Amino acid sequence: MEKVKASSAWVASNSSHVFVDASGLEKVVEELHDNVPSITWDFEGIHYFDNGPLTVQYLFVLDSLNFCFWPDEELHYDHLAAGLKAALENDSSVFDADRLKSYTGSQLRKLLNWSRPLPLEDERVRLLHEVGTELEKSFGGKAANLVTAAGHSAVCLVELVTRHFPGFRDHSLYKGHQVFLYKRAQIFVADLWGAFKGLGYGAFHDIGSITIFADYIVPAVLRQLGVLTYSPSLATIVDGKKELPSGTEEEVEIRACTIYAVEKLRELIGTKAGKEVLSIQLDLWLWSCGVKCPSLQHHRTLSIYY
Ligand SMILES: Nc1nc2c(c(CN[C@H]3C=C[C@H](O)[C@@H]3O)cn2[C@@H]2O[C@H](COP(=O)(O)O)[C@@H](O)[C@H]2O)c(=O)[nH]1
Repeated sequence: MEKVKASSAWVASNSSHVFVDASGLEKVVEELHDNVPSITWDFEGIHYFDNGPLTVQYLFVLDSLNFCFWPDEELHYDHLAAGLKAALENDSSVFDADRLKSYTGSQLRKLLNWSRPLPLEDERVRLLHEVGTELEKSFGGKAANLVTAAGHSAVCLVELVTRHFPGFRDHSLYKGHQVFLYKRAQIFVADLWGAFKGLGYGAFHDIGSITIFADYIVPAVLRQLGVLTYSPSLATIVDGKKELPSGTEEEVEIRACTIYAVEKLRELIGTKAGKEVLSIQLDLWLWSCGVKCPSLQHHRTLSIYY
């Protein structure tokens, strides 16, 4: 997404708390020896897949709720993915638009087999209602129709999702500039592409336009690799497990510099290895490294966006 890349680059060139380290980038490229480890989508074996429209509905609901697990130390992404999969296998109408419109917090908790309130539970429920209402209003209740409407363009699908569903409109104001991160809208495209292996609902002629997803794991991995460096005051906040408010310069710089750094990494590998590397592949490699390293210290922002 050009607007994501351009606005992230602007932040990186105006940042005061987070810096992209060129030597750190070089080191990573050296160690990769021109090839990015290819991690298969769903390497954990936790996602629902039936090669049809119900899989699209599952992925859209999944990515509508795919944010902010950290406040509950025992809650992780895989609980969401596996929980929604089990719910769907148990009742194939569970993600019908009219059902999504009316879920309560305790019903969502029950769906996920989670015994205590979910972080930002009322927001998660509000977002489900938003998805159900808009799918019903504009797409015949089916996320598959939303995907078809994008005509196999990743950029068009991100535009459609962010236009119709405010909960996906992941952007910030930074020093007066609008910065587009679009994490959940872009990861929805990537999940379709990964699940359907680039075919059918996952076929996008411009999949290379998708950037990495500015979540809270990848920045921490890049910092550990020496690609991102934080100012002493920001390092104290992150290493001290202090909350970092959404919309602060520090939070936006962490996310935007992450996107910018991986675009730089992609370009470096591309020229060195003489081949096109997808940000999606870099993302999956970096993210899978991060979730395997429980001691990783990530920033802690309460947000519905990531
Ligand atoms: N950048 C990036 N961020 C990702 C994912 C995924 C899952 N991708 C699936 C697709 C294929 C794979 O097989 C995965 O199963 C989740 N997240 C984010 O991580 C955080 C969850 O962390 P924790 O609290 O530890 O569970 C949270 O912000 C969540 O939104 C990704 O791929 N890339």
